[in-house]
Amino acid sequence: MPSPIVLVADPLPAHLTAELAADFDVRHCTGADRAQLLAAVPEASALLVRSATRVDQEVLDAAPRLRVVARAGVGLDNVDVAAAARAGVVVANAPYSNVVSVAELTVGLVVALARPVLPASASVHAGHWRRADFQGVELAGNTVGVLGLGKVGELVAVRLRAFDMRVLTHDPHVRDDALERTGAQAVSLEELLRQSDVLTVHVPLTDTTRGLIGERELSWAKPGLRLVNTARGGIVDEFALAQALKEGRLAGAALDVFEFEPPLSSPLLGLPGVIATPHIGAGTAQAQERAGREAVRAVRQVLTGGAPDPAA
Ligand SMILES: NC(=O)C1=CN([C@@H]2O[C@H](COP(=O)(O)OP(=O)(O)OC[C@H]3O[C@@H](n4cnc5c(N)ncnc54)[C@H](O)[C@@H]3O)[C@@H](O)[C@H]2O)C=CC1
Ligand SMILES: O=C(O)CCC(=O)C(=O)O
Repeated sequence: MPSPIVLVADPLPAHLTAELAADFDVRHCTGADRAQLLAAVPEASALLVRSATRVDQEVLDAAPRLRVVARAGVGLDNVDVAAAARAGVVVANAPYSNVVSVAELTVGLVVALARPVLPASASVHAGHWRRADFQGVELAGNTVGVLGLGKVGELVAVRLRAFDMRVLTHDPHVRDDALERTGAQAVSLEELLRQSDVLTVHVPLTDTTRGLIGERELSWAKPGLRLVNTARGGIVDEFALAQALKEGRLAGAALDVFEFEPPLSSPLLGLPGVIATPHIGAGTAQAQERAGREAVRAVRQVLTGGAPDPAA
C-alpha cells in the first residue's frame, strides 16, 4: 500500500520533515501560491502549516483524503476549524510551543518604544553622536495594560512586573489564578486604555476581537500611550492607529503582525514612532523546534491511528 502523503505547506525545520519522510510520502509546497496549493492538496492525507497558509472551505473541499491539519504554532485564525470538523478533519495546534518567544519579543518591543534604541543605532551607524536626540522614559512606575491575560499575556505581565511596572488587564474570561500569578488588576477595556502608558495586545483574532481596538477605543487612550501588538493584525484598526499617531495622541507603536502580511499598503508603514517586524514572535530556534515537533507528532498520531491531542 502506498504511504500516506503529508503535504508541508509552510517552512518547518528540515530535520523534522526528514523524520516524517521515513514513514510517509512527504511533499513540499512551501512558498506555493494558492493555485499550486489547490493542485497539491487532493492527494494529501495530512497538511502541515504555520500561519501563512489559509486552510478554508475551498482547500478542504479540494482535499477528500485529508485527515489532519497540523498547525506548527498557536493561532488558528488561518484554519477554518468548524469546516474541518464538518469534514471530519482533525485540527491540531502547538499551544505552548512559542509563547515564551512571543513574550520575550513583546518585552523587547516595550523597551524599544520607551528607549529609542533603533533610531539611535541607525544614527550612530550614520556617523552621528547625538546623545540629546534619544531621550526616553523609564518603564518603572509606568502602567502596562495587558489585553488578554492568556498564555502569552501572563508571561508578558510577569516579565514587566520585574521592571517595576504596574499591571492592569482586560480579559472577559480572566482566571483568578492568573491574576494572582501576575499581580495584575482586572479593569474594563475603557479603563485599560485610560490608565495605561503601554498597551500590549494578546487576544486571538476572532469575529469578536476583529477591530477590538478601533477609533473609539483609541479616543480613550491616555495621552502618550505606546501600543504593542504581537498577537494578530486586524485586532487593532491600522487606520485608526495611524491617525492617533499622526495627531500625537499616541507616542509610538510596535507591530509584529498586520492585517495583510506583508503589509505593503498599511497606513502605518513609514510613520515615525512605528516599529515594524515581519511576524517574528515565534522566530526563535527553540520555538520553531517545539512547534514543528508538536505538529509532526500530531500528524504521526492521526495517520497511525493513535488518539490525537485536540487543538487548544
Ligand atoms: N507574533 C507571533 O508570532 C505569535 C502570535 N500569537 C498570537 O497570540 C495570541 C495569544 O496567544 P495565547 O496567549 O497563547 O492565547 P490564549 O488563548 O492562551 O490567550 C488569549 C486570551 O485572550 C482572552 N480574550 C479573548 N477574547 C478577548 C477579548 N475580547 N478581550 C480581552 N481578552 C480576550 C482569552 O480569554 C485568553 O485569556 C494567539 O491567538 C496568536 O494569534 C501566538 C504565537 C506567536
Ligand atoms: O511562526 C509562525 O508560523 C507564526 C506563529 C504564530 O503567529 C502563532 O503561533 O500563532
